[in-house]
Amino acid sequence: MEINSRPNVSDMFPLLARFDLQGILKEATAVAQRLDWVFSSVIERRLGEGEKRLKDMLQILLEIREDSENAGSSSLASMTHLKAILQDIATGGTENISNVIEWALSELLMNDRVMKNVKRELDEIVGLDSLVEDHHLKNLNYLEAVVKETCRLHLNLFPRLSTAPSTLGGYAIPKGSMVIINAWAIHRDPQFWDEPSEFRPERFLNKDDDKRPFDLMGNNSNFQFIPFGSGQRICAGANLAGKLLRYVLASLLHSFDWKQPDGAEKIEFSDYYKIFIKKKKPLMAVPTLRLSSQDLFA
Ligand code: HEM
Repeated sequence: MEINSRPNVSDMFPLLARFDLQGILKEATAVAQRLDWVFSSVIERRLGEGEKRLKDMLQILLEIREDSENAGSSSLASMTHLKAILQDIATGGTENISNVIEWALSELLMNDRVMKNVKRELDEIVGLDSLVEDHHLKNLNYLEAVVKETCRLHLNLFPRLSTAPSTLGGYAIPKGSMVIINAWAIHRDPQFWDEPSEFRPERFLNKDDDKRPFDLMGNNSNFQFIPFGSGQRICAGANLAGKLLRYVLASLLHSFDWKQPDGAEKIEFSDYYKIFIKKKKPLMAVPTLRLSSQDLFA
C-alpha cells in the first residue's frame, strides 16, 4: 500500500483537478479507505475486549474520546478524529524514522572518525555492560549532533497549500497556491554552513555547554535549520521523533558493530524524493555483537 509522490497535474492546473488525469486522487482515496478499514477493525476489536483491555495508546485515546463525549466537548469528539490521530502516529512514526536511521548509518559507515567518536561517547555514558536506556539520552551530546547533522543533509519539508493570500519576501502568494520551502537547499547553503556537503556533527556542538545551537524545533532566528518545519504547522511529532531517532540510533550503534557485507561496493549516496528523501540504493550492513554479553538482550 503506497502512494508515489509524483507531481500532480491537478496541483498545477486546478481547473483540470476534477478529471484526475493521472488517477492520483483515485489511488489516494483507495489507500485512505484501506487505512480507515484497518483502524476501524482495530478499534472495534478493542471495544469488544471488555475488562481485559490493555492500557496502551489506543486505550488512552478511547478514554479521552469517551470523556469528551460525556462532557459535550469537541476535543476528540468523533471516531474520525481518533482514527486521524492513529493515522498520524502510524505514518509519521514509522517510515520516516527508519529512513533517517538508514541515512545516519550510511554516513557513519563512510566516516570512521565520527563513528569512533560516537562509540567512545556510548562507552563512557552507557558502558558495554548495559543496554541504552531513556535516561542516558540527555548525556549523549555527540550522538545528538549526529542526528541533527543527518537531518540537515537528508530531510526536506512537504508542500503546503496556502489558505489565504499573503506576501513573502516581496512575492505575492495567492490563496490556493502550492508552496514548497526548500529546506534541503537552505540546509546546504554555503552562506550559512561551512563546507555544507561535509558530514560534520561538530557544527552542532556548542563550545559553550549551556547553549546548544539549533534544536529540532526550528527555533533559530533566521530559519537556517528547519528539518521538521517551524511555527504553528511544525511536525506535531518533532519532539518524539528527535527522541526516537536518538534512542534507536544509540541502541543500534551501542549493541552492534556494523560493516558492509564482504565485497560490497562503496556506499552510494544518490537519492530521490518520495515524500521523504530516500536512498536510491538501500543500505546493506552486517551487525556483530558489541556488548559484553548477549544475555543483556534477555
Ligand atoms: C524522522 C521523523 C519525522 C520527520 C522527518 C517528520 C517530518 C515532518 C515534516 C517535515 C512535517 C511538515 C512540517 C511543515 O510543513 O512545516 C511534518 C508534519 C507532521 N508530522 Fe512529522 N515527522 C517525523 C515524525 C513524526 C512523528 C513520530 C509523528 C507523530 C507521532 C509525526 C506527526 C506529524 C503530524 C501530525 C504533522 C502535521 C502537522 C500539522 O500540519 O499541523 N511526525 N512532519
